[in-house]
Amino acid sequence: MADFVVVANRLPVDKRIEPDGTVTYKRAPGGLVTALTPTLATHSGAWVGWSGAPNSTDDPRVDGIDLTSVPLTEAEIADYYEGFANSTLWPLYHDLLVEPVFDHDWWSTYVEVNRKFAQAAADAADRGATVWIHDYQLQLVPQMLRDLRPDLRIGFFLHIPFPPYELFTRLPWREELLRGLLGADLIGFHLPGGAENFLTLVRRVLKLDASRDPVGVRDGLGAIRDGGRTVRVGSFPISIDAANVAEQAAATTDRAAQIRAELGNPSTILLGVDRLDYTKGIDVRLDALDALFAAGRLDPADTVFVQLASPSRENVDSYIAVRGRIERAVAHINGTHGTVASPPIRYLLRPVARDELLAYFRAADVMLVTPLRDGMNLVAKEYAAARSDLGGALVLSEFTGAAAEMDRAYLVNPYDPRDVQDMIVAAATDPADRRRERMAALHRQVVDFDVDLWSRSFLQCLAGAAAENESTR
Ligand SMILES: Nc1nc2c(ncn2[C@@H]2O[C@H](COP(=O)(O)OP(=O)(O)O)[C@@H](O)[C@H]2O)c(=O)[nH]1
Ligand SMILES: O=P(O)(O)OC[C@H]1O[C@H](O[C@H]2O[C@H](CO)[C@@H](O)[C@H](O)[C@H]2O)[C@H](O)[C@@H](O)[C@@H]1O
Repeated sequence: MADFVVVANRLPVDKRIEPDGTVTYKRAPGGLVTALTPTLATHSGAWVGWSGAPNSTDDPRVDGIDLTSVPLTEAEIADYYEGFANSTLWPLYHDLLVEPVFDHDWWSTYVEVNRKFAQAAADAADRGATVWIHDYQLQLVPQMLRDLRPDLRIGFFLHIPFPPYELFTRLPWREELLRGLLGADLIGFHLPGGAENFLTLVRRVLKLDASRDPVGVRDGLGAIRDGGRTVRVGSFPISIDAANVAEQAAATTDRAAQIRAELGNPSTILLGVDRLDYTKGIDVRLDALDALFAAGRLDPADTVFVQLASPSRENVDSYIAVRGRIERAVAHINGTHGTVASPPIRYLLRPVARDELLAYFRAADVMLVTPLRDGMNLVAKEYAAARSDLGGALVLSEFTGAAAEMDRAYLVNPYDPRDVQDMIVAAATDPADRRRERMAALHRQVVDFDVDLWSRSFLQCLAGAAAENESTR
């Protein structure tokens, strides 16, 4: 039994089957696992999640963490993960960038799968344990778990944007989702705006008494009175292990120089690193580059844009469609502005190793992060952390959570093509001292506000909120 339990859609491990049939598990790189490993290691920690494959029941112990698999059938993966989570909630919470699908069968499966996660968490948690539930896939788990185990301290964190009343209320199951979340003692969002949207919804849809004061960052929590309990609501912008990224990136100098050489030592290397998702605005930056090459503002013979794209949610129609759009744009730009020997766009459709990614960060003169909407965007923070040499420049969409903290980036409105083009040119051509001064501020920001602060501040507020509820039980 564990006294600290993380519940997330995915388990933080990669499973490998060696040629001789031996099975090994390695901790998967990722923000959440990095953030929580110290807490999991100092407690008797457990992690409840899905392996990413159908019907997996492996429960390995990796780096001192007990992993509990929630097995999902192929039908559940289709209806819960690809369906309700990623074809209903994901587009609804990301500004309706594609039309969300409202399907009652998907909803039933979402309820059943959330119940499985809640039961697995209830089985893993010791008496009075702290349970931290993550993200939009599991919004019903807090209340389901409270019904099963009223003794637990329950926190919930949403990693994606939380929409305003006008969008959220399209959901036929709006009351059920709000009620599900209210099972937590503390509900965390990246930005104060998400927390305030939630308070408004609870007030207007559920007619509960919810505070109206602005929510602060890691401070000034909102409050909802629900029966005898108070549910606290706050803003906790996630971050990265910046010191570690800086140290590992500094060790890639040789490989970074080699990458520049492999690309033909152009004057300007631009870089994009994303899951292949329509929210990430990969087409926004491709359209801007096409226009800049056409207008002669960037020289396609002396500029290379590298787009590293990781395949994501590949069975979902809107992901199949965005891949087609991006690949057509890459072919169009190379066909129109490149030569056979030196195409200006280099596009890779698979993840690269962590060290290689850090070397690309160090090689890139300009990092392009242009989402149409993004909860946070850790890539922007990793790039700033990797540039302890104060080289490079970050073009960052105002529609990311990261933009709220990284205001010394070259901020762009991704809906304004001219703004994106102008900012790319500015980031590539501003005097070196101005670029350096901006990067110094960004680097300091990510080092000062790291992922440890994120998890510590959330868990401290959770302990306070839960203690308050325990004292009135
Ligand atoms: N090793 C590796 N990590 C990647 C690659 N592409 C993206 N990532 C990581 O995946 C994470 C993406 O997080 P974020 O930008 O917040 O966007 P998200 O995909 O919506 O969670 C970051 O930690 C990236 O470094 C890749 O090709 N290789
Ligand atoms: O598990 P997948 O379906 O493969 O998707 C990967 C993760 O994508 C989302 O990431 C979000 O969380 C990041 C960290 O807080 C944040 O920086 C980013 O803006 C979000 O998009 C998703 O929320 C996770 O649950 C997924 O595991």
